[in-house]
Amino acid sequence: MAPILEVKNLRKNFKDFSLKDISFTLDRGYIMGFIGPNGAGKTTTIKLIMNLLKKDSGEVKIFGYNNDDADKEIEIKNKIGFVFGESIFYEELTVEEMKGIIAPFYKNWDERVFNDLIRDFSLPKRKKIKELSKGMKIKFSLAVALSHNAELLIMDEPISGLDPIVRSELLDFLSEFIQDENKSVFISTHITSDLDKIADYITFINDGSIVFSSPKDDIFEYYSIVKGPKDILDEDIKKYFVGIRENKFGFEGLVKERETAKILLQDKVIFERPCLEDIMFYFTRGKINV
Ligand SMILES: Nc1ncnc2c1ncn2[C@@H]1O[C@H](COP(=O)(O)OP(=O)(O)OP(=O)(O)O)[C@@H](O)[C@H]1O
Repeated sequence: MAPILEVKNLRKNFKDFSLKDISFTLDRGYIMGFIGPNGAGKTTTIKLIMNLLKKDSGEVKIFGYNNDDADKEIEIKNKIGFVFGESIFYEELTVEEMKGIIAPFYKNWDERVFNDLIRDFSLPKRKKIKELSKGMKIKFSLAVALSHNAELLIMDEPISGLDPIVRSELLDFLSEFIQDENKSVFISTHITSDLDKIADYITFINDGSIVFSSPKDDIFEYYSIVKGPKDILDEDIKKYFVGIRENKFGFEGLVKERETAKILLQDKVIFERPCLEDIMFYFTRGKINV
């Protein structure tokens, strides 16, 4: 079966920024976290996937179809639940009125699921969109995205405006969602600790290029935090590091090829499991000392 989402050599040039021929693949039944620092190109990528922005070159396939295939557009949109950080609704309409406009566009709209979600999220149906808080707007987007039996959820920064309880409920929901092995989630977020818990794959983008797109467990096997005394850091040793931070007592760094580094340094340093935040930090900020 074709991957649910396939991005190949995708390029977009802005005046001061380029998305540089990025590629990654998401199969059915998995959650892929999309991480990267501010301005790395996450929203641009998601807009290109959703065909909200015109690519310069490359290919995006969703459910095996080109995302700009006009004949397949309705079918593709029907099977995607899209949650965008910014509100994409008419601000002057109420929740109920907005739903009335959106629902007919979806072949599989499920009013019962929508009403259950609105109730669970405590959303006031008669309030105008512009009167909703940021978190409430995200919850409304989520309710819409989850009410038409979507197979692929594409979410741009859905988590950061949510309170901890709703955030945790959303994470549980996403884990449950992919129990149906036909479904997948592509989610960008700055809260990498949430992805530590739920993601199967991580795609890391930095300055418009993909650093890696791999199973999460492989990433934690491959990279390791190393702590030790500064005097062991010669040029040969430094080659194994993605980044190093020195302090009064010694150094801390991120190594790739953990097993090789272990053979090289085993008695002299401590190895610790990194989290995604560590990996992002050393790739984007910690390179200074290498
Ligand atoms: N329409 C546009 N015209 C020109 N430049 C743009 C446009 N949209 C985005 N950019 C630039 O592209 C770069 C990537 O932006 P993008 O929003 O994709 O990053 P991001 O990874 O989503 O960042 P954040 O985490 O801050 O949301 C930025 O430098 C941004 O200024």
